[in-house]
Amino acid sequence: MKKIVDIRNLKKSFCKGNVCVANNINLSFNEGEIFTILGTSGSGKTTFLRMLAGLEKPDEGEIFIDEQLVFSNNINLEPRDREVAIVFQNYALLPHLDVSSNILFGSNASKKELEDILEKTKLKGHETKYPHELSGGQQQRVALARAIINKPKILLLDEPLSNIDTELRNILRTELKEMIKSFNITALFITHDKEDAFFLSDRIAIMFGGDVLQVGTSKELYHNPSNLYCANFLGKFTKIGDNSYIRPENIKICENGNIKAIVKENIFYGNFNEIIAEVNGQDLLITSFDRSPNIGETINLSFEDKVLNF
Ligand SMILES: Nc1ncnc2c1ncn2[C@@H]1O[C@H](COP(=O)(O)OP(=O)(O)OP(=O)(O)O)[C@@H](O)[C@H]1O
Repeated sequence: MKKIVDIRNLKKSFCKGNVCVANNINLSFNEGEIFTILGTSGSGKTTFLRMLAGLEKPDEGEIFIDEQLVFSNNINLEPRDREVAIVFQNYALLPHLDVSSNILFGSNASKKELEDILEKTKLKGHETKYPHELSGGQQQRVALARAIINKPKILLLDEPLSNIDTELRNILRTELKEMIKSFNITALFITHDKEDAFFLSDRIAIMFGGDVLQVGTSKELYHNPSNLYCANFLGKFTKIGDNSYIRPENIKICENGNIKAIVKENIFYGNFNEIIAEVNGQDLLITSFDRSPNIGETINLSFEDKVLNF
C-alpha cells in the first residue's frame, strides 16, 4: 500500500506555557485510508493537523506528502503547495455566497467539475441556495465538496461532528463515511469521541500529551491496548489481578460458571444490561445481552480467556 503521509520524528513545543504538543511523532497513513487521531482535549490533535497542513511550523522532523518532502529543517512548503484540504468544525461556509460559489471559492475548477461534484455530493437542485437555507447534512456536503473539488491528496477533518446532537450526528457521520469512501480519498480525522473514531476509521492513533501512545484498528486497540490509559480511554474494565483487567462483556453469567457473585446493581440499557456483582468484597462490572438478574441474587460467572495484562 502506498504511503500518502509519512511523518518522521516530529517535534513541537509552545514556549508560552511550556507545552510539548508533539513529542517525536512517527506516523504514516496509506492511500485511501480514513485515519483518526483520537485524544482528549489538549492532547495535541489540532496542532498536529495544522502542522500537516502547513499552518503551524514544527520545531523539528520531516513531513512527506505523497513522497514529496513538504517540511524539514530547510523546507517548509506553503499550505497551498501541500495539496491538502481542510473541513473545519463549523464547516466555515461563506454566508453571503450560494452553494456553487461556496464550492468554487478559491478554486479553478471547471463548470463540468462543479456539475460532477454537485451530483456526487447529492447537492443537485440546491446550487443557488445559501448556507442558512441548507440542513446540517447539506452544509456538511457543501464543505466536503469545497474541500474535494481541487482533488487534494489528503482531506483533513477537524472535529466536524462535534457540537451536533446525537441523532443528526449519526446521520452525518454515515454520510461522511460514504462520501469519503466514494471519492476514495485519504482522510485524516481528528476527534475526542471514541464512537466517531470507531465508526469512521480504518485505523486510529491514540494521542496524549503530545505522544502517540498506540496505533491500530479499532479492534486491535480495544482488545489489545498497549497500556492502561488506552484501555481506559476505549472502554470499561475491572481489575482482577495485580496487572490484569477484564472487559465487562468478557465475564459471562452461566449456570456452570465457577465463580459465585452477588448482584449489587443491574442497569437496563435497552439492548444490554450493565451489572455490578460482588465477589469476595470486590465489585465486577458485567455486560449481559441475555441475562437480567435481580439485585441480591447469587449468580455464577465465568471469565473468558480475554484478559488484558499490563
Ligand atoms: N498557539 C499556541 N500557543 C500556546 N499554546 C498553544 C497554542 N496552540 C495550542 N496550544 C496548547 O497546546 C496544547 C495542545 O493544543 P491542541 O489544540 O493541539 O490540542 P487538541 O488535542 O486539539 O485539543 P482540543 O480537542 O481541545 O482542540 C494545549 O495545551 C493548548 O493550550
